[in-house]
Amino acid sequence: MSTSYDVRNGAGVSKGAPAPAGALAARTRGLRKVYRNTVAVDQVDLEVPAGAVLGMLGPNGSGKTTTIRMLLGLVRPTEGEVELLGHRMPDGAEKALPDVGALVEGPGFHPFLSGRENLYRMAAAEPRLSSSDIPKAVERALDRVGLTGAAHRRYRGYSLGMKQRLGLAGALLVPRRMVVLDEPTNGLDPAGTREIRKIIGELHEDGVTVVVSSHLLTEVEATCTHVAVLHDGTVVAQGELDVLLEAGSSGLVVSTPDGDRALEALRAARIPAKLTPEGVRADLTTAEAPQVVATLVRAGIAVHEATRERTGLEDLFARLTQHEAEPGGLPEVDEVNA
Ligand SMILES: Nc1ncnc2c1ncn2[C@@H]1O[C@H](COP(=O)(O)OP(=O)(O)OP(=O)(O)O)[C@@H](O)[C@H]1O
Repeated sequence: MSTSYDVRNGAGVSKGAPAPAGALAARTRGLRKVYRNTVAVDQVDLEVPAGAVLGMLGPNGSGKTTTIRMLLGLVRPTEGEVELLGHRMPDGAEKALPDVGALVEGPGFHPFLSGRENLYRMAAAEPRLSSSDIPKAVERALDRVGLTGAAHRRYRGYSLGMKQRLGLAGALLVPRRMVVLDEPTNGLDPAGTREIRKIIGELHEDGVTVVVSSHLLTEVEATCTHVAVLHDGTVVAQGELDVLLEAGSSGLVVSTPDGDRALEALRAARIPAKLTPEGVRADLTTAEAPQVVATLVRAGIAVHEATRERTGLEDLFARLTQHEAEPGGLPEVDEVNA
């Protein structure tokens, strides 16, 4: 049977029935990888909710690529388990991988073939693609990553950004349930980075689960629904981005018509506070949010609204990945784990 795939919108696989709430597209348990004397990954329990765009963040050498490689069955764990789309890896690779598009370091492209010819070779190895569908799938994938104009040129002459685009085209040759991208914006110019962001957004709209590792915190903040922060081979925080950012915040902003009196009442209760354009900002490193509100109400001050200040991801990331965290500055992992 010949199946026609719409590469542009990923129809046919992920649309239609939404994943049940709480379903996981991938997960690891007690994952550990040791290279000679280097512990690359240690005790990683990663959970990738179905339909999420999960950003894997971490400093250089924190274990992102190794974790991604173990997820895809490219590296065998020293210890622990990996489940990808319901299949144990690496043994279930044959069943899981046709549904997974991946852009990982150093895809095996042939240097003397053109970008297009390389994609034809990749397409021929796709079990879900019949030979009559290959030309259409290749051209659509090239178009989607903006490589049509350079598709006739040899891979050897491609810039790093063009190589990344070709790798991404390979990942998007057929509709996927999951797409895994290791540093996809590496080598791309700002326009290329924006295109990747757009493609990730489209995949997400189509219900595809995306795992993306990145150093670019602003990119992750703009595109991801979930994050996992790695440090020294372990996951130091993971969960919904909004929940993490809220849990990592250290301020409560109170909207009140009586700012000066509010400030006075909080300071009298030894809660550090200051006036900001948004309202009175109470510091939560020494007091809990209910205590701030109770102090104000007891002083007869009208509290119209109290909102936790959102930390930027950059701020949260710095605190989670610093060795010497300031007292009270590091959110409890239990608190931030979803
Ligand atoms: N094949 C290997 N042989 C030996 N050591 C390795 C190998 N692959 C990774 N490592 C080591 O494991 C650790 C984690 O590396 P990994 O590439 O997973 O980190 P990363 O977070 O992806 O880093 P980056 O952001 O720099 O790509 C590093 O100390 C690295 O040197």
